[in-house]
Amino acid sequence: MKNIIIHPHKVKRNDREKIKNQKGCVIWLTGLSGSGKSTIANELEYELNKMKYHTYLLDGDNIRSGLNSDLSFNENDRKENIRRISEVAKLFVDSGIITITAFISPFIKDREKAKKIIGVENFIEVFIDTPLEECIKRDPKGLYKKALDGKIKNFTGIDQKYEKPINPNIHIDTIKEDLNISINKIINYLDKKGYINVKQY
Ligand SMILES: Nc1ncnc2c1ncn2[C@@H]1O[C@H](COP(=O)(O)OS(=O)(=O)O)[C@@H](OP(=O)(O)O)[C@H]1O
Ligand SMILES: Nc1ncnc2c1ncn2[C@@H]1O[C@H](COP(=O)(O)OP(=O)(O)O)[C@@H](O)[C@H]1O
Repeated sequence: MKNIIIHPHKVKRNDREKIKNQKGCVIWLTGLSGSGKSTIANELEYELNKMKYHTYLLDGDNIRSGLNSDLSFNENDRKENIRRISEVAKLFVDSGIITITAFISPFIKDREKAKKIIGVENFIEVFIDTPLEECIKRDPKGLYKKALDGKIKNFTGIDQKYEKPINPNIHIDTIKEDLNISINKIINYLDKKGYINVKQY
């Protein structure tokens, strides 16, 4: 970057984390529309907040209606969507926040790039594994019906692909597990890896 000189800040990530009693990280939820990303992300943030951890949830509502309102759902725009979200999430990590992202993020190469931008040590990939047939059955926003009727183009799982994570840090099966089990699984992972310390509460 020509003529861009990064100014060293006196207050570092570690200083911000120390007063928050936690480590910044990104809990990256990926899965089909209707798989349960928003439901799980909301409940997870609620539980962490109750435990007095500092969190922020990035999802479609606050990103696709604001920062990324210029982007569509073709492959290139989804790539740019994920790139910008990753850069924002990286700043949240630097501020020491436990950041939860809830985006379909359907392509492996875009999620790999997200991991690279955010840093592998800060990135927790969570696969919300719900079969397409179940998502179509749930259809919480009526979007699958529209896509199957040909009224929405490039819909993930219908006429655009979803590439499953090969080796996610956490695998959540929303058919076999209820919401509480899924939340506990993620909280236990954060605790085990030292992002939070459940014992102190
Ligand atoms: N064509 C198409 N395909 C998939 N989803 C669509 C589409 N058009 C609109 N929507 C709505 O947008 C939400 C997905 O946005 P994301 O930013 O998560 O998508 S992506 O990560 O860029 O693939 C998605 O939200 P979720 O249902 O919560 O996943 C939909 O509500
Ligand atoms: N175990 C589960 N975990 C999460 N959601 C579930 C589960 N079982 C059923 N659901 C339902 O599935 C739907 C998922 O919708 P949503 O969270 O909006 O998905 P997404 O954000 O991935 O589009 C909700 O209506 C939710 O109540």
